[in-house]
Amino acid sequence: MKTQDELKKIAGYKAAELVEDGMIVGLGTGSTVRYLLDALGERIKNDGMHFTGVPTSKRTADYGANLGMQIKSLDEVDQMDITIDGADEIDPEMNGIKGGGGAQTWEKLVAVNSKQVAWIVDESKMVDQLGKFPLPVEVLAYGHHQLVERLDALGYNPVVRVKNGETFHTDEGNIIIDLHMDHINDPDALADALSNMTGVVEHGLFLHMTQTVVVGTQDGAKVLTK
Ligand SMILES: O=C(CO)[C@H](O)[C@H](O)COP(=O)(O)O
Repeated sequence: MKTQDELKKIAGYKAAELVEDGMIVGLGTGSTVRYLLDALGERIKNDGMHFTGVPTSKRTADYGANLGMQIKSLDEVDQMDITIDGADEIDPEMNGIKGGGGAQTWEKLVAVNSKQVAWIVDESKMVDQLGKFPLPVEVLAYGHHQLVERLDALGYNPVVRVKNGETFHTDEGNIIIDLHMDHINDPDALADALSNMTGVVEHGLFLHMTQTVVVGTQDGAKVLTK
């Protein structure tokens, strides 16, 4: 029986095959993406492959640069040929929740500027309905207590994210409120409602933007396409 980490590695290494020489590639964030980066680093070293990576977090930028990748920011490129990223939950429509690592705003900015989006996950992330994983909502620090109260009044069970005993801050210095909803019946309606709330910077519902999911399973990598 393979561990969850081994399944992440299977997905990350398989997805590296989607990257071709000369591409501009959006690079996601998280432990599964690290395997993708390792695989791409091996191709740079062994095959002399060359591509431009657009990272979705400072962590990914540092990790990729150490592996010899040419790194550019989103402001320095026109469009990504492909973005490959992890996810926290994916439903049968290839809609997902992201932001477990707190990088969802940069991740969404890079994804929406990509010709193609692929996600890499271990099989535990494939679900029938979104919502068991707490939905991250990135908000401005200023006035966030009021926003927590509004989200609570809507029944969304908001919890301000804490890491190592301290309030978590994103690369942009914002705060994350995780919504413990258990199930999300209408992801589109919830996405619209959250986007319309003053103080919300971005939320972790990634809808209608992904065409490929590479799943690490006990039987090897499975590539799902839309
Ligand atoms: O959205 C993310 C970071 O903001 C990650 O892609 C997501 O949390 C999955 O992470 P992991 O691959 O470590 O399970």
